[in-house]
Amino acid sequence: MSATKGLEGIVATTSSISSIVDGVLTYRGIDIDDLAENATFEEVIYLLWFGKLPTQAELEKLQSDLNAYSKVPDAVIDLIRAFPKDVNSMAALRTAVSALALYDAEANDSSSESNVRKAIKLQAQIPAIIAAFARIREGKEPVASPGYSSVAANFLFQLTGNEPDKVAIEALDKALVLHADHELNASTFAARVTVATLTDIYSGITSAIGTLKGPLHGGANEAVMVMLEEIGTVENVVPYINGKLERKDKIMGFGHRVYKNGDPRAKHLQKMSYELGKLTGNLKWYEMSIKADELVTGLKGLKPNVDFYSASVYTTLEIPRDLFTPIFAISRTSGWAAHILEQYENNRLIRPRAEYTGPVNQKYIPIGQR
Ligand SMILES: CC(=O)SCCNC(=O)CCNC(=O)[C@H](O)C(C)(C)COP(=O)(O)OP(=O)(O)OC[C@H]1O[C@@H](n2cnc3c(N)ncnc32)[C@H](O)[C@@H]1OP(=O)(O)O
Ligand SMILES: O=C([O-])CC(=O)C(=O)O
Repeated sequence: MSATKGLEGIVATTSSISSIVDGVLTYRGIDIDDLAENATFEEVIYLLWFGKLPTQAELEKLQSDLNAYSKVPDAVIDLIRAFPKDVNSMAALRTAVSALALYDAEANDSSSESNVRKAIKLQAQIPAIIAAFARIREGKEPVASPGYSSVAANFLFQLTGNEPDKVAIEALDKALVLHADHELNASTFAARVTVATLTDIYSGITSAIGTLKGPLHGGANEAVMVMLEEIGTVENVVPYINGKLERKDKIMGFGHRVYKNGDPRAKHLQKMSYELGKLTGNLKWYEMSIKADELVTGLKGLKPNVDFYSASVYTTLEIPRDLFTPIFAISRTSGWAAHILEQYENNRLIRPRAEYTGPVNQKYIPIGQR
């Protein structure tokens, strides 16, 4: 019995939700390039959960259900009010989402209708929680969902309290499409392992949020922005990156366990970063990113992943840096929920083995003799 570090290359389950084959990412067989250009996030949610693109009526029903379930229980808002103001935003989200289960009478109902309904509740309430958290820590009151037909538009309204502009809605919507699902990434695997014990969906999503938080996974988008802020100017990109590579530090937003020739989502975010920068008259973050990309790709052969250009996109949209990973969670909730529903449908406890490397043939030593 020998272990594979990080389970690299191990096929741990079957799934019909998303696939990565020869560097091509598909959701239910549809190329991500096609979806990025043409689909809305709500269509993608439907596609991931129900296995097909929705008809107009099915889409409208999902949009209306999302709006109907978007109110976060007052007790959870009060809990958020009690958080320290400088708390980590992903820790806040993880705690608030865990608390949602306490106020949902059907939290432990294991029927598939109830699980789909809870997926809708989570998809609707996670953005509302993030917006409420961001406002409360600034001394502002949470804003109720305006009930638009778009998760992106509702979130931007709830975050700022203002009517979001069309460009911002479209950009965020596309980012949500691009981040929605990604085969057996670490947080999705965590969600599947969790619910494979037949625990509830809130436990699965809470596990996933805690897993996404890490800087080797979803937390990298915030870490990319920290790096860009440290770099500060286009001129400083070369010395900064060279210094990091000499010290063998990781460059956040580069590299991937599965993609070795580039992440197909990155080019869409790169394009958005340029277009938004041009539109707002601030291309600084884009130009620094492009320079870093050329350098890291040239020197190390490492390509940017989904987290790299999303940092400059969100910054140009004036979204606070520590909300980047929570926004990733808004999107990935759709994928997590799809995998959780799939796991419940064809469940077996997930329990691999470990290759033991510790001492053998030891004896218990009474405490007084140690
Ligand atoms: C949504 C997402 O989760 S996308 C990933 C987000 N994470 C990041 O951007 C963090 C930076 N990237 C990384 O840490 C890695 O590339 C990961 C975690 C994404 C993939 O990791 P793994 O598949 O385990 O690759 P691993 O860490 O073993 O790297 C292989 C080699 O490439 C190097 N490498 C990989 N990524 C980077 C990087 N970003 N910067 C510098 N070197 C890197 C490693 O140091 C290692 O070199 P070595 O063989 O000389 O020791
Ligand atoms: O698949 C992975 O390992 C990480 C990733 O890109 C994602 O979760 O989107």
